[in-house]
Amino acid sequence: MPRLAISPRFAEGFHALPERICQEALVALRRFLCNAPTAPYPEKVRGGRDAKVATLRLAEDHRAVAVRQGDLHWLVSVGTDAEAWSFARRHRFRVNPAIGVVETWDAEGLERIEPALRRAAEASDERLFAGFCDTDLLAIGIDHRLLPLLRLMTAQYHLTAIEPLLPVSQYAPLAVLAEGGSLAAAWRALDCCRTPVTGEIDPDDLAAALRRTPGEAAFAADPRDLERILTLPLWATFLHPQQYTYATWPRYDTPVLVTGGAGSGKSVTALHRAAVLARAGAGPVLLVTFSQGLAAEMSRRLDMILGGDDAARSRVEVMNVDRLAHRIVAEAEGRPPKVVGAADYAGLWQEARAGDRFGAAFLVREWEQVILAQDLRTLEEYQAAPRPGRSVPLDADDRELVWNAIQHVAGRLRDSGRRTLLQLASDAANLLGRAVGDLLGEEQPERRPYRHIVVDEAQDLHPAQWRLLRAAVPEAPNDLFIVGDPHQRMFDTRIALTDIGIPVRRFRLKLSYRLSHEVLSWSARLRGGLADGLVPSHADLGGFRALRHGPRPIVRGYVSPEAEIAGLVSLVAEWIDEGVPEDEIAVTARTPQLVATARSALREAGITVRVMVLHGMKGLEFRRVAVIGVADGVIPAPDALTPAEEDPVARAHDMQRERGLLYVACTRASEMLYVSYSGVPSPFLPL
Ligand SMILES: Nc1ncnc2c1ncn2[C@@H]1O[C@H](COP(=O)(O)OP(=O)(O)OP(=O)(O)O)[C@@H](O)[C@H]1O
Repeated sequence: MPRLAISPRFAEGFHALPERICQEALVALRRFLCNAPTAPYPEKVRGGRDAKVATLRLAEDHRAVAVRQGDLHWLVSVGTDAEAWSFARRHRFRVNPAIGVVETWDAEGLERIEPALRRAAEASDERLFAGFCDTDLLAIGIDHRLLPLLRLMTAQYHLTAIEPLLPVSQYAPLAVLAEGGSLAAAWRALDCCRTPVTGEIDPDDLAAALRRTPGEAAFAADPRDLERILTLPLWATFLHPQQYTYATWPRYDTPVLVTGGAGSGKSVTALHRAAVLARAGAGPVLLVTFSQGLAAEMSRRLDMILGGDDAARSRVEVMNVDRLAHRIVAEAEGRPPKVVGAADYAGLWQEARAGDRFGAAFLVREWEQVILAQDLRTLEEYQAAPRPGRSVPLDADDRELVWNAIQHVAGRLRDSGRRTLLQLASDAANLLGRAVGDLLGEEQPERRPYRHIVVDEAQDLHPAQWRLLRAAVPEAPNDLFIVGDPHQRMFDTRIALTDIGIPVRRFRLKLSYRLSHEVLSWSARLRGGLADGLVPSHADLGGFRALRHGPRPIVRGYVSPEAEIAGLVSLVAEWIDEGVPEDEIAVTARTPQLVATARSALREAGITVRVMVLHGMKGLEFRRVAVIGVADGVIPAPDALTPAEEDPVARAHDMQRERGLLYVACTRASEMLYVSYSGVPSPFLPL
């Protein structure tokens, strides 16, 4: 019986076929898989560069390109007859002898570039890879057929020019060497291309190599598998090597933190980790994300990954941490807790008095960032506690004054039977602690609500929420799998996990799958180089890169807010005329007023795209994004900034948070980013 493996390029091409052709092609593939008499048969490619390549006719004027070995057929592309024949002739396929993964080569493209490189070589004595002999290059898996071209290269841009023609497992180590890196560094670059799937490497064994390259091949054992692979979005089936490694690692002995820049596939990795743990069946899995909206989206995506495996799906709950806290408290107290509304909460702080020096904003921060963060319960504990991130020094008298003012608010809340969400998290953590007792050293996983917790968007969780998550899962292998990006922090939760008793092993995702190089490098300048949170030291964006190029972000200044809105409406209308669906376009602004103005102007023009405040953009993705009102006096929002004379450090943190908001909004755009302002541009804009 023939065996079928599907590549993501094939699946992507299949999604793009007209509906009628898709149906016909699916029937043909089913027949092929079942070896039916009317199944398509492999047709040899005349003039091709790889004898293993054949095509299969799937539908009228359409065919697949397959790489064959024995009964194994790896489908690598699909298209019209002309497209398929051209792809089949142009490419060759190989197993990398150093790391055993499959490689796709644009052999014709490389042949075409040779004369230009030869001319460059004649004009210069420099050689890009002069420092490395052939044996060195072959040892890191470089194909001997590439060596003559490499020997012609005189400058780094020659290598960059052929990047699209090379498999990443060739380009990545060569790029390191071209930048002056060592062979050891080139080997490290190869780590991004390999997975932990082991076994002896045999360059002639295509099936084993495909198993070692799960991002390039999914095996379809039967027609059901085939249909699943071809109908689901690519991320549900094909994981990139690093994602695959982190998501499927059988046993982590400590909690794990995976960081990565915007669009690096953290949520996809978290989803697959949850699925892997659920399939393993060691106990209930909780997948936590930031908001209820994101939880609903993650739940929908998990359904796709675990589709058909009802037992595994039933082991995973998806929710946000506030809902978890609410549920635990409600169950323990026998009724749903009351949460204080934002307006009432702000009113209570206005009542609180602690002399002239400490205003409402100062007191709220002191409560949330020092007292609730460390779960301080008495004045004595508060007197002795460190106050990380707080720059205004407090002596013992000040602390007593501040403590009493805060206790006034806490008392008012208690008397009215209401709590804040952070108090709820803190109470839930304490309830769980009590329920399991102080069983020091005694492991009773079954007494915790979950066996595994997977956390997405971790950068904004408060220490009280971390205590809750820690208490909800036993300290055991594979307990906490955390993904987040310190650069996308939107709230004041600047903690290092190690400091709150979650010592993590850290991994990094280094490629953005969402952003083009142009949007990524522009947005990185918005962000400033550094961010803190989750990890103790600063995490920079260095080494984080995009895989593809796209249009540069458009930044447009207008003379008035009215002109800016008119500009927005005509731009979005143009996008729609170009065929971009409305639900793949988002418009966003810092203030609710601007959002309302933009929404009604767009509605008047008959346009119903998503319009939301910057905060709402977290975790989402759109093809095209318009960020409006990026003007001085709007972003950073003046009323979100602590006055410098009151607390300069708090002000610097506020500024960083506002930058983070803009950065998050701009990095939602997978295809095109538009940024506008009227009057003076925001100081954050890299103009
Ligand atoms: N293995 C994959 N195959 C195909 N597409 C992928 C893969 N992994 C991620 N993507 C796509 O890349 C984009 C970003 O993925 P994801 O949302 O997981 O990134 P993220 O790091 O969580 O982003 P952010 O932190 O900016 O919200 C999405 O469009 C996702 O579908």
